[in-house]
Amino acid sequence: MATFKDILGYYRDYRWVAILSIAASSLFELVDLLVPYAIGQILNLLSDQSLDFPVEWLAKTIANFAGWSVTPGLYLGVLGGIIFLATIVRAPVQPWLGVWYHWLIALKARRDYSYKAIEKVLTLPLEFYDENNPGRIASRVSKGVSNHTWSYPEIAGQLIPKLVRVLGIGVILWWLEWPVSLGLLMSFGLILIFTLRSLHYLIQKEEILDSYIENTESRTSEIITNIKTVKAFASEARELERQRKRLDREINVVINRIHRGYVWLITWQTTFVQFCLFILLGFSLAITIAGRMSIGHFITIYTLASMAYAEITPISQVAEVFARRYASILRFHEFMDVSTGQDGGSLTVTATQQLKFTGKIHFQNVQFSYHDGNPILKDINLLIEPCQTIALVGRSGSGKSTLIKLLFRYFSTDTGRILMDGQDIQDLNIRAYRQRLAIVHQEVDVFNGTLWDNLTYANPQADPRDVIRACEIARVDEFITSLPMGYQTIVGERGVRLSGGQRQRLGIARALMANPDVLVFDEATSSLDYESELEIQQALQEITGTRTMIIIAHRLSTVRDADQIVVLDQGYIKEVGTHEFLLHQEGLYAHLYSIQADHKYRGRSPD
Ligand SMILES: Nc1ncnc2c1ncn2[C@@H]1O[C@H](COP(=O)(O)OP(=O)(O)OP(=O)(O)O)[C@@H](O)[C@H]1O
Repeated sequence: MATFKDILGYYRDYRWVAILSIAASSLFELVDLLVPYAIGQILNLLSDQSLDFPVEWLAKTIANFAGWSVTPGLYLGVLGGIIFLATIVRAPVQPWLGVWYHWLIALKARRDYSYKAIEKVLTLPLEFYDENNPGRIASRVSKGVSNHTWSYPEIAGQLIPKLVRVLGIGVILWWLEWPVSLGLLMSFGLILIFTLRSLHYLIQKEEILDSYIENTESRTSEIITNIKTVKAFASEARELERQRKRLDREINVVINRIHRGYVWLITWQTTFVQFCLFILLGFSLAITIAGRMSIGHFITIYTLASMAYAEITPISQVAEVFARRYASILRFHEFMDVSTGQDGGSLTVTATQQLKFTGKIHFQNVQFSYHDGNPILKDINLLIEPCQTIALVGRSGSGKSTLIKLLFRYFSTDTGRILMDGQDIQDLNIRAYRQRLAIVHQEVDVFNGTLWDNLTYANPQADPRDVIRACEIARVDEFITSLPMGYQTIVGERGVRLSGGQRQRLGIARALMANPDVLVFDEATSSLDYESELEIQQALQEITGTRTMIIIAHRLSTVRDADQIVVLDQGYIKEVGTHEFLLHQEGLYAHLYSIQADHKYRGRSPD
């Protein structure tokens, strides 16, 4: 659970500059108070009333030092000088010691944390992405960072200095007429308690609103991602209605709880402030008329008290805006606090270690569950010899992809271990280890950029001849060269659309480019027509036996030639052997194969 401490921690690297710039801004707020004080003393001078000791002392010290005599003109000069210093001299200095540093800190911290957030996005375990959609994550990060950025200058440059100013006014008033100061401070205390209580309530409502907004935005992003499905099922109206309900729920909280709450707060504050000022005016007027206070002090006290009360609105506005942002800022820190787990080590740019494997993989007594108490893989013992081709088959949900996720160290085993060339993969440098593996998924991700960029994703410095060779093996070279821009064709978000089969061939070529020791095909040829699939299989014969290959396949006809076929069922390895051996066993494999052959015989797809 994130706390206010995390928010402070956001600026930790700049704490000394922050302390100094906040102190400078606060000092300027105090310097400002010299003006009404000096004007009050000028009034006393003009109406022949006595001046305060500090003014007398200052004028006499200057007179002694310069060898002048103390005259009303000197007093006027001293007071004018104070006003000159507090206004004209201060004006050009204040922005550079205040605004400059407040924004500098906010902007630098934004850069730091945007970087850290990207780091987080890259290192979070896959599990996190199974549970949170991209829209939710992106909105959490961008809102959190931008709210931090806007809040800092407001708090450092306004809220804190203005609170210091109010305290300064309290001190001056105490010195001039302590009962007025006491009244002022008590009324401020009352306003503060009431405001904090209201804000506490409003923050809770803001948190609810924030989660509502996040849900709406996340659904909108899902609609965009899954727009084809939405349209195919003609669900536009239903989606719109669902989002309308969500937006209504948000506006209900915003208007009836939050907005109304803030307006009530402002109403109460302004009425109370005007009431206090009126009482103060009556009180100070009474003691001035009674001759217990000079006109100059009367003016100073009333002006200072008005200045203090005038700060209530900006102070509560800043506090209010911060309260509105508080929930989303905390949610950002909760995101930043999510544990990165095993993935964390893969961010070093220069490889600290280069690995090379023969591709011997040994799963030893592996058990794994995504959630406690529900093992997905049980008692997995499997030895894959270097450069063997292994097929993982079995019913949907039997755990084939999960086994591969463990091999890639996306998750750690609950018990047992996985050895690569005899070394426990948990002990290997994650980046160096993963660089020796490659996978082609059923859905191939294409980045916005040229085909060349996509092909050399794993190795941007690749030899062009290797790229072309990989494309030939994956049977994607003809398609690429037929494009007007060839390998420089832009694909992805703003480029040429690729068909499912073309994407898969591109994915295969990209994986080959990584020149891995272990190559995994996760349903990689399932989008291809039979002819293309056969062509790729024949082409892959070229690399068969040069590295370990693991093929997850539903079409059993595609893995007949594998050195070992591993049949998974409900998380257990049910059978292992060659195609012929397993057919003779007449077990699950033979059963699945006969079903598919039967479908084929009837002229249907053997999937
Ligand atoms: N991230 C996850 N969190 C929780 N359970 C999961 C997760 N991913 C998969 N599972 C569950 O683990 C089981 C095995 O899934 P897995 O994807 O490994 O099966 P599979 O054999 O590859 O299936 P298919 O052939 O349909 O792709 C399934 O019951 C699935 O619901």
